[in-house]
Amino acid sequence: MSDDGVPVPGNGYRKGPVLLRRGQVPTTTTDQRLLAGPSKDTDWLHGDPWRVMRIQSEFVEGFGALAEIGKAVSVFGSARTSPDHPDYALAVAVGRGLVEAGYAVITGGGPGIMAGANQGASQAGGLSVGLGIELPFEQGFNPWVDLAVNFRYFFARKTMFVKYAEGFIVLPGGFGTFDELFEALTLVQTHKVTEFPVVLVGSEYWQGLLDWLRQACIQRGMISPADLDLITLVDDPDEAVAHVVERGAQLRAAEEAAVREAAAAEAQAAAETGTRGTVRGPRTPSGA
Ligand SMILES: C/C(=C\CNc1ncnc2c1ncn2[C@@H]1O[C@H](COP(=O)(O)O)[C@@H](O)[C@H]1O)CO
Repeated sequence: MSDDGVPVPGNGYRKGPVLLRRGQVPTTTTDQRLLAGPSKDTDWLHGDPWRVMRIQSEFVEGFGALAEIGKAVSVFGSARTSPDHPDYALAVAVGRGLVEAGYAVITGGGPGIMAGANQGASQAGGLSVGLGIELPFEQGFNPWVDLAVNFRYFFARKTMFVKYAEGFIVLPGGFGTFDELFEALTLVQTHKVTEFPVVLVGSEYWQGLLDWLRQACIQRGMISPADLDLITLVDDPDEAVAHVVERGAQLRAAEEAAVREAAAAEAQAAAETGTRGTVRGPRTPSGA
């Protein structure tokens, strides 16, 4: 029990509405226990309440580091792509193109496609961000990351990819890439976030997935045909960037128009209610 209470001379010890007497009065204060030497019992370090504090601190640190990066796009793709693979060159071109279009580039900070996109961004003189993840095998950031934040928890890191990006560009990758792609699509599909552009780069790799989504998923009613419109497939890195810029602008304009319409409808409803109120609304107490 907390002992943040007040001794009441001759009348026990008060903690808010609680009055403690005799054996219930604590013998030490919170400060005494906090400042006492290290305890041998460290179970609390591994308990959920302490974990929650660590999770909270990941959000605080992440928000603090990224809040002022400006316009950004998240780029995803395989951690295993070697620098001599054509997909790596594609990633470099995407990173460079995004910077030239005025965006910072956010990746997972690891090797492969992530390194390619960071390389393109950094070499083009833009902001190259890496959101790393603590893994059982030591990894480190790729050398092209200029602003790095490391996360213990995948879910905190994934929040940052969405919160600080105006679009996702996804190059060929495996489970990690699929996870990032489908999380974005689910967030938009369920209207948990406002729609943002999601571009797949590399039809040779992604076309099979899109065919399966169309043939298996739509046909069996697992997704609707409109859900597929959330994804754009291109081969050219410049096209990927152009789509993020143009579709992003369209979506923002639509969002702003929707907000204006909602405000106008609300104002009109308020005006109509006011009018009705004077004509046949309930009488005020003074008029009763
Ligand atoms: C497996 C290897 C390295 C792992 N290192 C990673 N570092 C940072 N981010 C990673 C890493 N692995 C996966 N990710 C995230 O998932 C996506 C790539 O996953 P995939 O399964 O390789 O497609 C990527 O976008 C990251 O955000 C090998 O050296």
